[in-house]
Formats: sequence, C-alpha cells, structure tokens
Amino acid sequence: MSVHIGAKPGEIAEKILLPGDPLRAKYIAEHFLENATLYNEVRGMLGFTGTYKGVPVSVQGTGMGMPSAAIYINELIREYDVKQLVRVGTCGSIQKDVHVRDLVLAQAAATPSSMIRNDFPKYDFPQIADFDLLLKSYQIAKEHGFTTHVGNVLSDDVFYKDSLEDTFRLGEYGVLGIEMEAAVLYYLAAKFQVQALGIMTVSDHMLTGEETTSEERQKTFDEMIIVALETLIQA
Ligand SMILES: O=P(O)(O)O[C@H]1O[C@H](CO)[C@@H](O)[C@H]1O
Ligand SMILES: O=c1cc[nH]c(=O)[nH]1
Repeated sequence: MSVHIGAKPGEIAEKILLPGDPLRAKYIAEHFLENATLYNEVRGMLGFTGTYKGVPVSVQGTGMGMPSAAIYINELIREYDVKQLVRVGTCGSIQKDVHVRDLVLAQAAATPSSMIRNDFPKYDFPQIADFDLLLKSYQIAKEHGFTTHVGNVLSDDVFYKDSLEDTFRLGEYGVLGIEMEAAVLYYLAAKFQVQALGIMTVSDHMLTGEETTSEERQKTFDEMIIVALETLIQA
C-alpha cells in the first residue's frame, strides 16, 4: 500500500491509463480490459488491473488538477514501478478547426503551475510527451481514421476563470486546448525517467460553444481509449 493507493506490490501493471474521472476508470475496466480486478478504492479513486489483448494493463483515476494527479503519478512510479503512463482525459478546444469529439495528442503542455516553477525557478522547463508513445499513438489514430490533432495544450490550474483573454492568446500561438493534468504528468515522467503521453477528447469548444450529446461523447471516449490501449501494448 502507498499513502493513497491500496494495491499490494505487483498488483499494478507497468502500463497504465490515467483518466481524471474514477468512473471513467471503471468504464474502461468493464468495457476494454479482460479479467479486470479492483485494486484501489481509497478516496473513491478507483484503480483496476486486467489485460488488453493478453498484455497486463492498469487504469487509475487521478482526480482533477495537478496537485491531485501528482499524488497518484508519484505513488504509481515510485511505489509500484509503473513505466508507461497514458492520460486519457477531456479538454476544451481553443482552435476553430479543433472540434468537439476530435482527439488531441498533447505533444507538449504549457502551465502556470507553481509545482514545476518552484523546482526550476530560472528555466521554463519544457513539458513534452514521450516521442515513441506520441508517434505510435498518432499512427494508430490515423490507421483507425480518427480525427486527431497534435500540438501544445494548456494544463491550467483554474477551471472557472474570471477572464479567458490569456487563454485565447495562447490559442493565437497555436495551443490546441485546455485541460488540467498533462504538464505535471510530463514533468514527473522526466523526473523519474519513465514514458508518458496525454490523449484528450475534446469535450467542449471554448470559442464556439459547440457541444455534443453524452452518447456522442461516449463514442469518442472509446476512440481515445482504443488509441491509448493499442499504443501501450505496442510501445
Ligand atoms: O476529463 P478529465 O480527465 O478529468 O480532464 C479534464 O476534466 C476536468 C475538468 O472538468 C479536469 O480534470 C480536466 O483536465
Ligand atoms: O474546458 C475544459 C474542458 C475540459 N477540461 C478543462 O480543463 N477545460
């Protein structure tokens, strides 16, 4: 057991999916993994291990925001020897041509978070995806015909902001969308020399207000999960 994860040593696979929502972890375990067993329900942050096409894979909810995600990512890497971590999240689009239901592969993540700046006050430490995971995921998404964008995201600390002016300015510099965890995932992967990638489904559009039905969202979550699982077993 670690402080926030109730698994015994060996119960978590080296390859793991990281949704923010613990119920998305349950959905993935029930619909995509074979023989999935629950290893964690501490704080309701569900974690499961099963197999995908015969390969051991785990899925762990991380909660919302970098402080929460960093707790799980630290413990997974340091206490359970997890080596390949793929976030499967949602993001808001800030580009006209990045639509609701599209996939975003986060090549890199900007962040205002002090978690990273406190460690490297003199540098803008770049938060980047693992190249092999990124390349593999892009190839898999293209093979499946899923609409996919690759580029920068913003990992923000604040969901409800008084002003979106700075956010939209980042869009003018090519940032594709906003979410709240990828930067710290990439930072901790660099720190502990493991592989990480963030894949996001666009859940809403911050410029156009474009929305989708829950059924449509579910289908795109499935596309994201297929890309993430196929990437993990081929990497
Ligand atoms: O859908 P998840 O993975 O939780 O990701 C996004 O959704 C949450 C905000 O609603 C934040 O965690 C953000 O990063
Ligand atoms: O707008 C959004 C949508 C998902 N996640 C975010 O952090 N922001």
